[in-house]
Amino acid sequence: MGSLASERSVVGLAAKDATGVLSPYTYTLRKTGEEDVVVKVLYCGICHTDIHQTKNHLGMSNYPMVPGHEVVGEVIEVGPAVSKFQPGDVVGVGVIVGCCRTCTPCKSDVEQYCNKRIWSYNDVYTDGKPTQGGFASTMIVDQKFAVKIPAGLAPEQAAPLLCAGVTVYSPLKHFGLMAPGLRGAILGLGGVGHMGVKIAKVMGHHVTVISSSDKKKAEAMDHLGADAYLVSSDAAQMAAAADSLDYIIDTVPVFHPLEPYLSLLKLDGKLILLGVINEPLQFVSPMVMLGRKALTGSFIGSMTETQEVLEFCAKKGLTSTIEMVKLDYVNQAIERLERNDVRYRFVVDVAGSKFEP
Ligand SMILES: NC(=O)C1=CN([C@@H]2O[C@H](COP(=O)(O)OP(=O)(O)OC[C@H]3O[C@@H](n4cnc5c(N)ncnc54)[C@H](OP(=O)(O)O)[C@@H]3O)[C@@H](O)[C@H]2O)C=CC1
Ligand SMILES: O=C/C=C/c1ccc(O)c(O)c1
Ligand SMILES: [Zn+2]
Ligand SMILES: [Zn+2]
Repeated sequence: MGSLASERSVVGLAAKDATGVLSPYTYTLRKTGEEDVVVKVLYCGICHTDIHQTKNHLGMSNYPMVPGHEVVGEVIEVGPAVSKFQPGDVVGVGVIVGCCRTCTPCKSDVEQYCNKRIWSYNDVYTDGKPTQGGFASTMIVDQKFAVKIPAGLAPEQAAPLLCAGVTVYSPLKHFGLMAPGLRGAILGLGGVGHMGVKIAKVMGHHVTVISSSDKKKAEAMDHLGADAYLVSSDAAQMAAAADSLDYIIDTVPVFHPLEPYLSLLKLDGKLILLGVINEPLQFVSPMVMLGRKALTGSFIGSMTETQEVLEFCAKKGLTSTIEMVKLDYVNQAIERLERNDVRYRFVVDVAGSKFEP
């Protein structure tokens, strides 16, 4: 049962300006509503989107901002109308925490595409309070936007599945790209990309990693099980792979030319953009016409797909590859992520850390 008594004071790590440096910040959470679960944060992954948001890459950031949207925690209290969870459950919270529930995307179980979606941070909740994310002791979330972490998954391993994992799973499912034998590529071997390799391999695909350097080659092939590796600047390697792929999942977070990648697609191949890029991208139209190629994008996944990818990974014995750090390392971790120096996702041990500068 929920105590409807008072707002809770919590401490988190917030960016105070576009330097993106995180420092302690105390704020209040709303009272536990009828359908709310109160979550003690255990672990939170660091996604490149956290950098885009804290450093105001999209020009829409509000401060103070507590980032973090790959949140695994323990339910410590539930509102009176909560049916999905009880105290003690281990749950996950991702990128969105609200939607209108009446529009076509909401009614079609793809609420991530609701134009009234509420982001888990850098947004305003229905009560008028700013939303704040998972680099904090506690979050309060409507039960619709929490998922159960299956018993077979370690909670810290599950954190990256809540954004990175579902972000690759959703387009593979939606675009009919789950059949064994497909030939796919993952462009950009970071947090999202490494989950792409793992999930596509488990689906039985022939997986090529396309990377900006050869530094990750041995690991991609040996640890992640990729079948091939291309360095994007190697014109001979790229030419040899022309017309060979059913899809490319593009996770690069900065401007890059698209034509070299469109050339790699077969007839009806798909280039699926996942990276958040704040500059226009370009290609000439024959690059897609001659081969009926599709250029599309995809945004996280629905709550149903989020639960599904967790169960899929638990069933297949698939985990993320993480570097676990304490909260006092979070600013260094963010710097390293920005420098492309992480194998492959930082996960912060929030409950095992102190909120000190
Ligand atoms: N569409 C969606 O719903 C979602 C989108 N995103 C977005 O996807 C993108 C990737 O996120 P994430 O995987 O967390 O990011 P990472 O930083 O972990 O990975 C990005 C990878 O892109 C490659 N890369 C190429 N150029 C650069 C560059 N200049 N700086 C950094 N990386 C570069 C690197 O791979 P390599 O070394 O192999 O070249 C790097 O590992 C981000 O823009 C993020 O906001 C994230 C989650 C959900
Ligand atoms: O990491 C998850 C969020 C991805 C995202 C995609 C698109 C966009 O405009 C964002 O601000 C975030
Ligand atoms: Zn993310
Ligand atoms: Zn809606």
